[in-house]
Amino acid sequence: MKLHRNLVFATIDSLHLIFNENKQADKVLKNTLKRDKRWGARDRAFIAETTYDIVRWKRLYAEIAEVRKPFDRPNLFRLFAVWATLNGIKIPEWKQFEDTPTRRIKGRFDELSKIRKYRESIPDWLDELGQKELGKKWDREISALNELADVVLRVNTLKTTVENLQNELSDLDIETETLKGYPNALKLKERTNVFTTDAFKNGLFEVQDASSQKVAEILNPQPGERIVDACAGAGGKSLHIATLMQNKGQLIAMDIYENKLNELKRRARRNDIFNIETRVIESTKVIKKLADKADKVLIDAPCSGLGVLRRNPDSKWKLQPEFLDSIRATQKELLDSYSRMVKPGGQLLYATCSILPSENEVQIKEFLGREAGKNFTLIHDEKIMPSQSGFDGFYISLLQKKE
Ligand SMILES: C[S@@+](CC[C@H](N)C(=O)[O-])C[C@H]1O[C@@H](n2cnc3c(N)ncnc32)[C@H](O)[C@@H]1O
Repeated sequence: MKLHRNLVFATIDSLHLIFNENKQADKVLKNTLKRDKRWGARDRAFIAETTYDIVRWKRLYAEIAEVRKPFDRPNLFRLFAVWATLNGIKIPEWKQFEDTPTRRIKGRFDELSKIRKYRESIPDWLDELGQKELGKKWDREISALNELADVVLRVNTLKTTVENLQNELSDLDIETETLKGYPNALKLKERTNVFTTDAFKNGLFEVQDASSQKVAEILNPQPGERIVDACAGAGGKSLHIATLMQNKGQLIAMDIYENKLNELKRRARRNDIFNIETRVIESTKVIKKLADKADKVLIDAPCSGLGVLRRNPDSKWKLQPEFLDSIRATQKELLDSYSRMVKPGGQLLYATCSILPSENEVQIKEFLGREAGKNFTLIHDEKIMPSQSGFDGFYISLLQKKE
């Protein structure tokens, strides 16, 4: 592979914004990729994939290159040189790459790969936490979380079928495969930008990981029910739930952020979904009004996001241990407060995209032992581990409220 100067420079600029200006990787790349209209799909893929790779392996590469903060431009080029060397790419004779110690890079890689926190490129505190919570399992989970995520679509069955969408995409040379156990999912055989297709613009599918698709499947929404999605965000799961309700009944989608719910409404229109009503949680009144009124309540709780590190590798560097403490407290509060909306005989589904027991089964066990949880029993729970499923890490637990 020959390295092109403007693509490498665009990658370095993106890394500067992510590492030094604390900007989110996906937003930075969205802007960078707009920079030059002449870039084709391969150029864009190079910038996006290389940037994500260097974000993912930041600690390992920095250790190999013996680079410390601040990540100024010479240092970013050193990280880039490590990436290129380890990927077997010839280093060009540019002044930025003068004296790249290719052999030393390979030697340091072999040496550092023996130590998990370097090999998996994670901060010390995260390595210690994973070990403490998951024991021996941590090794394979953190390794799976460093792999590149597949792109999975959820077919909008209100507008098409799995087979029809598969054919429509195939006509555009986008090949997909069905996934056993995920009735509405199609996995891309090769990574490509599907957002520019008419099929996407016409609402025939959403991009949604297979594990995330399990949440609505387990909730098993029925037409005519009243369901509350209490942490709906931009509506990944709301759209799926409303689709399974076949637009019949009422889905109340809530969040504390209005802008996320506005995005949800936009997506619902694209999907031809009409039974979602959004409510911003401005005070506890919004919840109290619905006490004992919902057939089903979904708490897709804010969490560490450790199960989706493959998609958001920069959260390795942005997550802080103090945030984890506060998010666990929020999860506890949400369980106690939002469970009140479930009517007698109704169901509560608690989900996270974390693999840490302290955010998952421990939260549920403690909830069931508290006053707020005394009328609930656990009827099903799934810990979806990335190493086994090949998809995002998730926890899903379904609780039944007494009649
Ligand atoms: C895991 S995300 C939800 C993702 C969304 N359900 C989806 O499938 O696209 C958690 C959401 O909880 C919201 N949130 C945070 N604190 C909340 C609270 N106290 N009450 C309700 N929602 C909250 C966040 O804004 C975020 O959108």
